[in-house]
Amino acid sequence: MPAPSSLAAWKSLQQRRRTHLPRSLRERFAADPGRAARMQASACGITLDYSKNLLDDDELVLLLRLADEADLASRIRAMFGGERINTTEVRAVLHVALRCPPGAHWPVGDLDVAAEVHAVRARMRTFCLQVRGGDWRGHGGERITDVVNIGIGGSDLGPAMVCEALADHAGDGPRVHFVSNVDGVHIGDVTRRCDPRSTLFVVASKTFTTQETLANAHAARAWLVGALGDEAAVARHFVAVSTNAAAVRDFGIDTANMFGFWDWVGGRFSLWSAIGLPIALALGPDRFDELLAGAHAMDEHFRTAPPAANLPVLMALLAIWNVNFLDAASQLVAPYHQRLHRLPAYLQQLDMESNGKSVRRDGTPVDCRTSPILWGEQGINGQHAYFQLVHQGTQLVPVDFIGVLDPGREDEALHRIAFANLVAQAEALMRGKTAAEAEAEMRAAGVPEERIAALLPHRVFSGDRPSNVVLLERLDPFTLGALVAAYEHRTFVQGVIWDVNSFDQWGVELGKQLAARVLAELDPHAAAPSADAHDASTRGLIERYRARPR
Ligand SMILES: O=P(O)(O)OC[C@H]1O[C@](O)(CO)[C@@H](O)[C@@H]1O
Repeated sequence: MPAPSSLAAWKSLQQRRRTHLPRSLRERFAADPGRAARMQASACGITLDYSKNLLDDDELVLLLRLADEADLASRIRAMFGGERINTTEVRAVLHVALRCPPGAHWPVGDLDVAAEVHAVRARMRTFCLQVRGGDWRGHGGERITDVVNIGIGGSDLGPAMVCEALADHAGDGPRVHFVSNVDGVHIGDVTRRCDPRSTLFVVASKTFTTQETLANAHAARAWLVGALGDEAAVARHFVAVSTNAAAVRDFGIDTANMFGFWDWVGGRFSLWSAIGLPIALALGPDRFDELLAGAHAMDEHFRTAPPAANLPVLMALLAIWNVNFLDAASQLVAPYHQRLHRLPAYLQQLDMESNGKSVRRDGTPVDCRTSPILWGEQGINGQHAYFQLVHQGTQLVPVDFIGVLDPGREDEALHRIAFANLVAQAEALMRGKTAAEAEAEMRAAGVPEERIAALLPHRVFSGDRPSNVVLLERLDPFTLGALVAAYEHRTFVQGVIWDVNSFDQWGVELGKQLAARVLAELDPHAAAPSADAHDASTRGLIERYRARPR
């Protein structure tokens, strides 16, 4: 595959950017009454309105051509067909197979991947029904009231985000807690709220070697055994989710209580696998199936819809336009729904661990910007914190506004306020405020004439700040599944255009290696690091910790 910037469509986009003096978005809307209706795509209960982006049909045609020149169609076929597209780890990338419907087959070589997926899903269903129905009980016979998922990264962010997003669908399931941080506070806060007699721990780790997860799992086991006074209690209070049966056994969890998955499921794409066990426990297996069905529906849309009407493809191409041609270094995600509060954190791993790369698949340096910095939180809070920069700062920050039409069980009047703010923010970013408008506004407000000129530059908004509006009909398992799958595919398409391997994460390894060494050196009873072991700053920090008052 040639470097992205050597593709003809890339060059045409650059050329267009240099030579074409675009009109303001206000003018474009005024001159083109069909713009809003045309610049929309819908699938699986989700509508993407991308009309407030700084592009016109001509750029869109070139972006679609770019996808074609990058051979997107065959790369999609390769992923769905189980080819080993994660070349550095020589693995297939088949999270899409995890959501295939009951009765489906997914042949990869001699194997029917779907059969394995469905076998694990059936075990998860039985277990969840046992726990939720009170048939799986604690060591002393108590019903399970609390589930604590211990995991980090992909073994935490997806299930935690989904459990929060769909909390209204939990029925009478157990309370589910998530522990990821290894600082002692996180596990301490959760165990203080739980009764060991009725608490079930899910130790979730693809590798079962992650330091933070194993340390927290050991702490949890010590807490449980200390309280119940019997090592045998572990059998009724600990289950594991992993690909590493040997390490699960070494930890002391019977592999009969382990739910497996496979090396072709990347951590950040794993919430659909047994890593979703806390979701199925919290919401029940039927709701988990609906989540998978929504993701599968989006997979089908992604696989079959023409690129110009393909929601994830459009989302990716718009991001490419903003990042590579308009020079946006970040992407703000602003969900206007409290329950989607953890979505930006989830998307951070999805996007930045996947595409935060600076070499192409063949190992040569990339010649363009890759993943932007994805950030954000619930939109209303963001408005009162960092939206100032988004409106008037010196950087272009494209926004994904995510809204939900149905207020669900909440007060419609309050829901309407939140929705009004979403609409208004997108409009304000697009329109801006001209000098004439700002002046008129100040006069109407009675600002003294002599102050108007001085205030004017502060009160003008440039506008032309791009955003997408991603509208969900409702926040239910199906639609959330579809939304998350759409973002997964967006990430994949961006990786295809940038020609990076979106499925490895070597960049997290160095810190892990150094942490193991530093941990040993922090022990005040161990020998101090030698003078040449670290740079002076690192050595100073280690010495400071060793010398701290105890
Ligand atoms: O599930 P595991 O193996 O504990 O890994 C947790 C996370 O750690 C990472 O490897 C990054 O450190 C992620 O990719 C992964 O989701």
